[in-house]
Amino acid sequence: MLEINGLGKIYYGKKGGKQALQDVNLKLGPGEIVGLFGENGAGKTTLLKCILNFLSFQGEILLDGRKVDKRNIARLSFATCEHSFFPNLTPASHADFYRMHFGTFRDKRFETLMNFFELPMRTALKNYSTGQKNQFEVILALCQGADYILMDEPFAGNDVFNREDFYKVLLGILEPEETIFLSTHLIEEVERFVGRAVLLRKGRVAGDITTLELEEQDRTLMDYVKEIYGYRSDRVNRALKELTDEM
Ligand SMILES: Nc1ncnc2c1ncn2[C@@H]1O[C@H](COP(=O)(O)OP(=O)(O)OP(=O)(O)O)[C@@H](O)[C@H]1O
Repeated sequence: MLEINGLGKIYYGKKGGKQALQDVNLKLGPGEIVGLFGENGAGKTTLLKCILNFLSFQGEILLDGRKVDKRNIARLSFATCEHSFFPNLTPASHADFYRMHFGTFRDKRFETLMNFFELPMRTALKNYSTGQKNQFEVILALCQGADYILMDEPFAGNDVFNREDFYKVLLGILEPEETIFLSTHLIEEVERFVGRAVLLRKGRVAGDITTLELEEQDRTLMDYVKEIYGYRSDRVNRALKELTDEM
């Protein structure tokens, strides 16, 4: 169980502090596939980086009752659109490196996913296309052998078929105890993939619902998101009208 209690994060700069997260309370259990949604700047990346202990924060984050530190950090993995692999190394070298550092490295899964996405094993990552780099980033996070796999907009730059394949493959390969926490703006696309949606707004949890609850209420995830954010579909038309009236 990943438990987040009273999490707050302030970024300090020359112009003062920016409250990026405030009183965030969440529990993610084993085997959950959770989507993390929110507008630009809502605090999604900051939340994931706090969980990974990459950033200092207020409050408490516990993994099965223990703070995240070097003793248990291997139970968490991270796929980020900023990429965390070594660009000069090949996938084969990454596999060697991961095997050496993570006793839980999933060799078979690595080989299967590399083959499925037809990624060359002996080409330096810097020579991969952006989409291939994203695929590899996600593959590494999935193969580290972590129980909690965090993903931050991992498919930015991948084509839609490729993303669809990834969701299907993911659902097919995940073990029951593996948990996914996926930050993305692709709300409609991941609706069938996630079992629960957490919505952030201005650094706070604004919504938390399972897809089963949504089904029971006969609502789509997009309906829920629009409702939570008070989205006004007439906003664009009104703005355009104001602009054209001015002319
Ligand atoms: N290193 C930083 N220094 C100062 N402020 C930051 C820093 N990183 C993020 N912020 C601010 O913290 C807030 C949350 O940012 P964060 O990147 O977590 O949002 P996000 O939900 O991931 O956004 P996006 O969807 O645009 O990626 C924003 O207001 C952002 O400007």
